[in-house]
Amino acid sequence: MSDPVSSEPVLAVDGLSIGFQSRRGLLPAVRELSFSVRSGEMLAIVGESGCGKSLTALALLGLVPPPGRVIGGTVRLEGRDLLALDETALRRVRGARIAMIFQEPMTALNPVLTVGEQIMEAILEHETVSRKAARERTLALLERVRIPDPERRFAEYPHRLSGGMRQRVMIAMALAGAPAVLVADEPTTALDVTIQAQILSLIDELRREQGTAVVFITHDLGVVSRYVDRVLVMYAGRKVEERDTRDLFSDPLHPYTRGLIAAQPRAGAGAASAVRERLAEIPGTVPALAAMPQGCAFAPRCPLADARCAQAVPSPRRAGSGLVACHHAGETHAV
Ligand SMILES: Nc1ncnc2c1ncn2[C@@H]1O[C@H](COP(=O)(O)OP(=O)(O)OP(=O)(O)O)[C@@H](O)[C@H]1O
Repeated sequence: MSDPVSSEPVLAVDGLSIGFQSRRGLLPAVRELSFSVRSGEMLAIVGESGCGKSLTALALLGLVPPPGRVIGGTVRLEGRDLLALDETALRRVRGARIAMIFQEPMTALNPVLTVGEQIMEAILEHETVSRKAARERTLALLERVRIPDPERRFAEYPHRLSGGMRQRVMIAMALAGAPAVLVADEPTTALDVTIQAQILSLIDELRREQGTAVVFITHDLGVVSRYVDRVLVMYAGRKVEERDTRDLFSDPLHPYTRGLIAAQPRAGAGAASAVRERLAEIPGTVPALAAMPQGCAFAPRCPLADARCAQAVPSPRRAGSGLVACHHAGETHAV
């Protein structure tokens, strides 16, 4: 939004809706979601568990698992709508132009292949190069993601590596095709704080050096605040706020965003952080898909909710560097 040089987004999501067919009809899990990311930009999608972040991430690669399905919208990657591609065409794009890393690398890594073999496979899938060249590229990638002693690690099986090292291997695999967009779904959640920071700075470095656009999915706003350019806050399947990171933290407009920020453990709080988090927790829980309130989905948990909130879903409106969807957006400072 602030960089006029690369104004063309590499990834543009427009009106994305995802639902689950149930006996009671179609239950919408993601509704009318729109956002875009430019080369070299890092966008965080944040929200509590069940807000639709993972489904959104999967939809970006055409991987929404049944019984879920995309019921509307477009996902344009470098101008092409991925949702309109058939499975063969999609497979060609995945890995090559858009790649994903997950919270648990073991779900993506093959336990019976060595680390080196699987990165090589990823390279050979997207390019016609000799095995020797692929091997060299693999070693370079291992080095690129700061895996010490790449020659030795090449021959190692994934289960022999620590969580942080596995995550680096998955990033190396994701980078094998030099994708334009990297989708990272909670990639540091299972790691300890020091390793989390290392993985985040690695991703940050890669996007700066290679211009990769990054969509970072997380429930932990604090973890990403140092790295991301923009934050999209999701609640119950909808975007409730999207702002430049600095503005979001200095002047959050949606009561839900304010709640998420208040729930963040402070940097360096150490063992006390868990206690603080509990103290500042937003009361209540994300509504189940089958029990969505009629108006603003956050209303039952919101200190500002009134009759209007209970009746009508607030439409997103412009607010400084972004958007907010709240009937009381101008008044939230009182929260
Ligand atoms: N197979 C399914 N059948 C019905 N509902 C589902 C299914 N999978 C997910 N959902 C619902 O879709 C909604 C969004 O789920 P999603 O996993 O995207 O949320 P999330 O914000 O990523 O949460 P988490 O951080 O726990 O992954 C949730 O309400 C979830 O219960």
